[in-house]
Amino acid sequence: METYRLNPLSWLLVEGVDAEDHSNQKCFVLSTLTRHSVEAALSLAEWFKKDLAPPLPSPFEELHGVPLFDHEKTPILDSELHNLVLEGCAAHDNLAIGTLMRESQDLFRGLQSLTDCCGGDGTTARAITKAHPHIKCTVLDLPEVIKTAPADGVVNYVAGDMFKSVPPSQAVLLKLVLHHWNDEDCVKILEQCRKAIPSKEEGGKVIIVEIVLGPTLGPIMFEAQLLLDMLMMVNTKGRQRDENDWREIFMKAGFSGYKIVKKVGARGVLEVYP
Ligand SMILES: C[S@+](CC[C@H](N)C(=O)[O-])C[C@H]1O[C@@H](n2cnc3c(N)ncnc32)[C@H](O)[C@@H]1O
Repeated sequence: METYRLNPLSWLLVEGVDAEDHSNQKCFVLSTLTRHSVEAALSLAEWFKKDLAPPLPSPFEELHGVPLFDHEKTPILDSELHNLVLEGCAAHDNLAIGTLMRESQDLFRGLQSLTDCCGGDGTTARAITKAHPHIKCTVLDLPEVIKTAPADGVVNYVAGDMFKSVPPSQAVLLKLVLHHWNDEDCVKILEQCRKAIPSKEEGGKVIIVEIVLGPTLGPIMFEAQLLLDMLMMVNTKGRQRDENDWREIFMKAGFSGYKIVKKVGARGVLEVYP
């Protein structure tokens, strides 16, 4: 399959990773920058000119007739693309988790339970359990994904739909999830997360790992963030967000406050409180 590569430096900066994560990044780059995505990017000018009815399809969906992450429709478009997307998602789940665990120990301290919402094959949840064995981790993902997840006896896997409910836990993790969705959907997802956690006094929180757009990290990093903004806009209905965008979504979903805990590469780690 024909693939296209971004400047590798941008990706290293975006993920803020070390050597252990490089192969995973390559895989994710391959999965998101296939011929289909590049064609969608090239069709962007036409997409802007069209008077499309809401809900607006992404340029990828408008051009190819299917969303990028669709377990039923994408294999019909191109099974090789779908397998690459699945492989890329698994690798994506691995992205920078080593760095995150090393740099953000406080994030998980004192937690009794955590749900990794859209946790795929459980790579992130297993890394958290390994570093903090007392945390009872649950992974929520779609049934098609959960049925292939490893029965490791360490992580509890739940098949479901985050728009309908999220398994209850002291904390919910949303790592690299919300950038795939528009603001309205993000509010719906966060409302379900809020229902799943206890009060702030009882340690309830949602942990979000996402880009917080802004030039403060320097021009190269900002460029890398904007590059990922383009990637999301072309491939999905999502986008990258600055702090004001995040605050607005959190408040609409009924949260009382938030804190930007850390920057990991171009990404931020946020805690959001009920
Ligand atoms: C690219 S995100 C993976 C994010 C992952 N947490 C990471 O760190 O890379 C895609 C995941 O979201 C899952 N997903 C999509 N829609 C979902 C839904 N409505 N409910 C639960 N999981 C969903 C997909 O099956 C897929 O595993």
